[in-house]
Amino acid sequence: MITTYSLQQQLQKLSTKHVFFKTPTKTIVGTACSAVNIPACHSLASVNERMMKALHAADDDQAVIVGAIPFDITKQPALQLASHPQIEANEAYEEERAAKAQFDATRVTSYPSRTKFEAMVDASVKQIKQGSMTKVVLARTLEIEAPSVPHRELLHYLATHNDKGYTYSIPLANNETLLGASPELLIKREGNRITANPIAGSRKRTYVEAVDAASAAELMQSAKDLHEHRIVVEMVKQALGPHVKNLHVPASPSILYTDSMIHLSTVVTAEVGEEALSSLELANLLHPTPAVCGQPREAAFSAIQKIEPFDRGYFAGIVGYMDAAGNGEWVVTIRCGKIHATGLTLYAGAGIVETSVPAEEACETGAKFQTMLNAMPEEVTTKGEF
Ligand SMILES: C=C(O[C@H]1C=CC=C(C(=O)O)[C@@H]1O)C(=O)O
Repeated sequence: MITTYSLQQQLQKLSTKHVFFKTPTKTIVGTACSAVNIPACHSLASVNERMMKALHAADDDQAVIVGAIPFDITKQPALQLASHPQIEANEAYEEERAAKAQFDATRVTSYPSRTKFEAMVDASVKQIKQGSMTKVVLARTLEIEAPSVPHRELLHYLATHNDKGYTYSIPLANNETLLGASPELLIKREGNRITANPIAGSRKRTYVEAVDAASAAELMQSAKDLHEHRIVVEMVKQALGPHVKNLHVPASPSILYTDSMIHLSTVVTAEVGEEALSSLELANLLHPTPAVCGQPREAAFSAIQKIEPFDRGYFAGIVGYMDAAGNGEWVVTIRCGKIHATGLTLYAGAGIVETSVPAEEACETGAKFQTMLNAMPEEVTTKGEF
């Protein structure tokens, strides 16, 4: 007999100081954890080395390191060593879906504004046409001003409404918290098995069956979205290829439904090669993929640094866990927000290619905010134009 827990009861023990990471199959609740002080390094390879040292030094062979690594990997990671972590198979949880979190928001502002974002897309399309890159992912934020943000209630909603995705809550410096529900698995290593699930190409999910079926069919035929998707899959294939065995990449994508979006998705599988790379070393081969940066990576990265008027921080980075054997899961840090002293900042990006239409890309980022907004009172969306 499986003992069932209420996720809500588990969450009651959790504060913004603790790590939480829920995959489609298991949940890590790190209520006994300590910060692993890994400074900003030049590469994920050195973060991996330091993490392995900390894991081997831990007096617990079940210990895992859980946390987030920024988009710009030269910046400070936010990692916690969870010793004796509570790791439950999701069957152990009751299925009940949580109600929306209740709180008052005073103002909601898009930064950059929608108009500015469209101008950024327009400028990037011109740059792509000139040939310096084929794709760049541009993002905007939604600043939600609120006197207090109910972290646990938001997390409970996200964890119970995104059961095919990855829900996370990671403490950051300055009493800030990263919170989100990502659909995109960057890399998973479990023993010899490796899985990656690149996602790119999107439509808004409406929950009107005929409309969603038409959007899914349109996505599967859309030259623009298939191109955007192929750029990511090809990069993943090229990066993993020399380091793994039995790499399998389906010839065409499938459709993935999240709570608020419909995506083109490809599940890539492989086996650990001679080098037996850890999950973070495998992530190092991939991050940042063209699902959050662009192609070629360097040109896209520098275009993003120049054109986006805010610091991405942990958004578009990676979030996950790893154990001392190198097994672990790292997901792309999207569909997320950062809780801070004056409210919550949400982040959303969209892949821009030669045929992108600025207004459509602005709508797409608006739809992607919805994963987080769904967890909030309806009134929040009436507090500003976005
Ligand atoms: C950058 C984001 O999504 C990425 C992942 C899936 C689909 C995407 C797209 O269709 O543009 C993006 O590449 C985001 O949600 O902020």
